[in-house]
Amino acid sequence: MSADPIIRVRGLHTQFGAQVVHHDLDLDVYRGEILGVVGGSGTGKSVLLREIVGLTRPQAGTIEVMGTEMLIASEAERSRLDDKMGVMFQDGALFSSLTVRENVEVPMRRFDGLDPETRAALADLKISLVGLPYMAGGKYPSELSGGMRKRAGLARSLALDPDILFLDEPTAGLDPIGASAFDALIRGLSRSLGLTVFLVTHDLDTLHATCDRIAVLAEKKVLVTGTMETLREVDHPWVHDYFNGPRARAATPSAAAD
Ligand SMILES: Nc1ncnc2c1ncn2[C@@H]1O[C@H](COP(=O)(O)OP(=O)(O)OP(=O)(O)O)[C@@H](O)[C@H]1O
Repeated sequence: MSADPIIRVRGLHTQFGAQVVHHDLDLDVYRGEILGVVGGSGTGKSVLLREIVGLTRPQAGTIEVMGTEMLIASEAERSRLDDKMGVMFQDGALFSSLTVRENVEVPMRRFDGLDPETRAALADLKISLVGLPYMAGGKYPSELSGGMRKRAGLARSLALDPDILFLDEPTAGLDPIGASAFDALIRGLSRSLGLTVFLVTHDLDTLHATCDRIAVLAEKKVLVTGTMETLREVDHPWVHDYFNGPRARAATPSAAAD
């Protein structure tokens, strides 16, 4: 991890009608880190993710990604940065009529220079990178388990070798063993590929197992950032209850060893 922010958000204001979701929100994400983003339901975690990747436009503020101001960038600059950001939504958001291999090939289709054989070979490489067997490439999403579908979604988000990976609730719906395996995969990929990861989650086990730092959304902004240990000491009702509640205690490695 370096002290160079790869994402720099300042003064973000987001509003839907009369509902203010973010007000004067600031956030730095550092290159190579896995940042967990937590907060109560409806605090705007997914909206923040969507704003950084350019799917939702905030009313005010700046979002800099790899030194480019996204909200005023030209289409060419945006497109260059889109290739550097991989996004995995809940349940992989795969096209049901395409095989896993074809799904992984979708982002590659924008590049005319890739012939179909090379594209398929690159897709197979991504499929194996996320721990799926070779034969999974020929299957349709409906033929896979929930955990395998998530891995397939992850393979697609890695299709263009992004610098930053965005994950929205990646372990939601997985059994604890499947969720732990997915956590280990994210951590391993981040370390081996030097990926920066922006991870929205409610899962305390995931926070423990994968995150270098955690940002807490509350009161319409990033209220505090820190490690699991430092956040336990924060004097704020939601933060205190979340990081000191029975679920948090159960998720700490020392509790697991007891
Ligand atoms: N396109 C939209 N139009 C209107 N309201 C929206 C839109 N997108 C999000 N919202 C509202 O913004 C708020 C924040 O939504 P968001 O999905 O970011 O919450 P979240 O923190 O990810 O919640 P959860 O943990 O429950 O997934 C919610 O009240 C939601 O209803």
